[in-house]
Amino acid sequence: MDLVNHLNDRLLFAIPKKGRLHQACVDLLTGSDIQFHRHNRLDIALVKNFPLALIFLPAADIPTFVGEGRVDLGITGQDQVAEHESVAPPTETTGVTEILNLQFGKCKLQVQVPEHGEIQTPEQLIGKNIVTSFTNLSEKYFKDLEVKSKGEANGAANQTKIKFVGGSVEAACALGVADGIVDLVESGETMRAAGLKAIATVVESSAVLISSKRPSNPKLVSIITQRIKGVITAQKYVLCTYNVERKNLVQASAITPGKRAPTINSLEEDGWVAVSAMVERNKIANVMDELTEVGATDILVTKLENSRTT
Ligand SMILES: Nc1ncnc2c1ncn2[C@@H]1O[C@H](COP(=O)(O)OP(=O)(O)OP(=O)(O)O)[C@@H](O)[C@H]1O
Ligand SMILES: O=P(O)(O)OC[C@H]1O[C@H](OP(=O)(O)OP(=O)(O)O)[C@H](O)[C@@H]1O
Repeated sequence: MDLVNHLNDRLLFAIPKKGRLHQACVDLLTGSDIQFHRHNRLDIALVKNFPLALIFLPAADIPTFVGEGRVDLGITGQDQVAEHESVAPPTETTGVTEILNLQFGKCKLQVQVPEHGEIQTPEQLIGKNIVTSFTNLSEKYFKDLEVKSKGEANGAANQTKIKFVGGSVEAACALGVADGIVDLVESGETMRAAGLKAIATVVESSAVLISSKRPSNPKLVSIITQRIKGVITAQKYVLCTYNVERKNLVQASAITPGKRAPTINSLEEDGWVAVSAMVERNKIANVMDELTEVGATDILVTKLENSRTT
């Protein structure tokens, strides 16, 4: 099938084709019931149940395609958006709008140097060699540092040299190509394994849903956004239900205030109520401990499959 000729009248949605964000994006689409079949090695997939086509692109290129309005929606990292915007500042009609923080792909773009070397501060890297995949953000970061430390670091000789490499940035110091690097850090494992330490943060990042300034079908953008938001919320929260004596309800409700308010039902047993409330998944263990302390019993936690909340 000639897929390209099937793209007219479809909203185009860019998804990272590989790397750290790819699988999480595919899971998000599946959870949102956006049905597609990607043929082997094809970078375009038509969506069966919406006038939508998925375009699989490198995460780094997505802000360019969406920013120029060629593609309507995209998922990429805030780091990639910032890298793009530092050479192509948004205008009224170009650039991207961040619609939703997707709460995955969290990492920091950090300045790193050899752990046991002489360099302890980013200022000491002024005039030296930096290797990175984020050349625009790094240029800007070191230009700002150069301006701030003008007194000590003056003139072209002291201009920091920024070199691009596409991957395995962490090897650059050991190979003698760089005095420092600017690279992403999540757990810090890659950095530590390469004998490096972080001395400054350039930007913090998370995966985001972005749109062009004038998407071709704003109504569909809104539907897709709501669906994705439902999945993200369902992943962030669990449903906690428990029984508690009415006299302890005020304390228990303060522990589980819910998103709007907890739901409270009377029990057949006099003086007791059943409570259900959404609780942030990463807080649930503490919440259960606290509920037990105020006398709650039969505490059950249920995973949410999907949601529509405000
Ligand atoms: N270790 C990490 N933890 C969390 N998010 C990350 C991590 N590394 C990268 N990311 C996010 O994923 C985005 C894409 O990075 P990644 O290195 O996976 O891309 P890629 O270069 O397209 O893939 P590959 O590394 O396979 O060539 C980054 O811009 C960042 O937002
Ligand atoms: O702090 P950590 O949890 O170790 O993650 C950081 C590493 O993850 C990313 O690279 P990735 O493994 O995606 O491969 P790449 O170097 O080819 O981009 C990033 O560029 C770091 O190297």
